[in-house]
Amino acid sequence: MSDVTTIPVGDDYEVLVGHGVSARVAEVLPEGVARVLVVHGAPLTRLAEPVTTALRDAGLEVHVAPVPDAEAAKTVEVAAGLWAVMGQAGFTRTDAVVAVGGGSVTDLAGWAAAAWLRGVAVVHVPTTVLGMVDAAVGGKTGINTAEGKNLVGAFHTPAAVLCDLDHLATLPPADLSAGLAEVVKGGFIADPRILEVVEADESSVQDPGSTALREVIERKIAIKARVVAADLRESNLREILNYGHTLGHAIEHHEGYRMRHGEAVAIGMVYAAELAHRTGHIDAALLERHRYVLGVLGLPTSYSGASFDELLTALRRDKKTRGATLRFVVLDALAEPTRLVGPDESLLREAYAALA
Ligand SMILES: NC(=O)c1ccc[n+]([C@@H]2O[C@H](COP(=O)([O-])OP(=O)(O)OC[C@H]3O[C@@H](n4cnc5c(N)ncnc54)[C@H](O)[C@@H]3O)[C@@H](O)[C@H]2O)c1
Ligand SMILES: O=C(O)C(=O)C[C@@H](O)[C@H](O)[C@H](O)COP(=O)(O)O
Ligand SMILES: [Zn+2]
Repeated sequence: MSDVTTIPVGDDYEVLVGHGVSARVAEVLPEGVARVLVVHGAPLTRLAEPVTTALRDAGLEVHVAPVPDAEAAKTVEVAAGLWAVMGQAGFTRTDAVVAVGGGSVTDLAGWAAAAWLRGVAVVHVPTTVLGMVDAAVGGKTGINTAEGKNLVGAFHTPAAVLCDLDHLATLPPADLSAGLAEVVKGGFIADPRILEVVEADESSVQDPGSTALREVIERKIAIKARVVAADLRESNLREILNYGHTLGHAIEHHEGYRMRHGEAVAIGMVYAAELAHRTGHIDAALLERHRYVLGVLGLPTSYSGASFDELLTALRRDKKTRGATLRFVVLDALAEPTRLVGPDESLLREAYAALA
């Protein structure tokens, strides 16, 4: 194994990025762990097996739990199934969970670990771009309820995150692009170099083996690491990572989670840019740059699948809402995020109409 990038998240843990890094799973577990539950997306057995083998070779007692694919994993019933396995195997506070999969799996397994005995260690082995640059880093874990996205969860910091670039070879192109939506989010809120890499060659950044993809993955992880190290519990700064998510989550909920998270966030970022433009925060060129950069990656930049009224209840359930006041992350300029607090409903409707 060569050429591994290590990105520290404060003093708490490290994110390792490189080819073959998932083989290091046993060495990044906290000392004293005896039993491990490997949670993986049901279609990802081939990626989970080497992780399981590495843990068994290190002398650990390994239990394996395949979970339903994608967003279907993020339910209380699936979490309860994991607690049943841990209970029957006698998992104690010094045992651990290892998640192998996309953001759906790391969110679920992270929450199962956060709640079991009020918190056991979790190591994330994200297998999607989105998992690597966003979901596995920063300790937000959770599941959906009938009322909305990620409404139940906990902040539970992982012991380590292993981003094995070999895993990206089998990732379907549409899932890779959906992950790039969260990468591009990093470009708009903090690091314009990410946008330049995409604009220079949008094909190369979508090639799972390219140096361009690796560069933007590492840049986005670095942003997330810096932000969550400063504000783990989202008291202020961390909200910038929610750019595009107020409308994005409402759309996902309306679509019954059949739309990819990154795709919904892409639409949500265009909406946030429309709001910012209409309130004099950003110029037309920066609004258009959103449509351009997301569009060249094959991501949606328009939406007409719901009336504004159909989305309003879900919009109000956004976690940034305070009382009856909706709050949006918007840009003042490139890489200068701010908040739009309590915008008029007429403005919200006009900006939504511009997405059609
Ligand atoms: N906790 C956080 O901070 C955070 C951040 C961003 C997103 N999320 C959450 O992450 C979830 C989305 O994650 P995602 O985009 O990774 O989607 P996902 O986990 O649903 O995976 C998408 C698809 O890719 C497949 N897949 C995964 N890895 C693969 C591989 N290497 N090869 C082949 N197929 C593979 C999966 O089986 C699935 O069908 C959402 O629930 C979102 O809310 C959480
Ligand atoms: O890490 C964060 O903070 C984020 O907001 C990152 C988002 O990309 C991610 O989708 C997160 O799960 C959304 O959190 P939520 O609190 O709005 O559910
Ligand atoms: Zn997200």
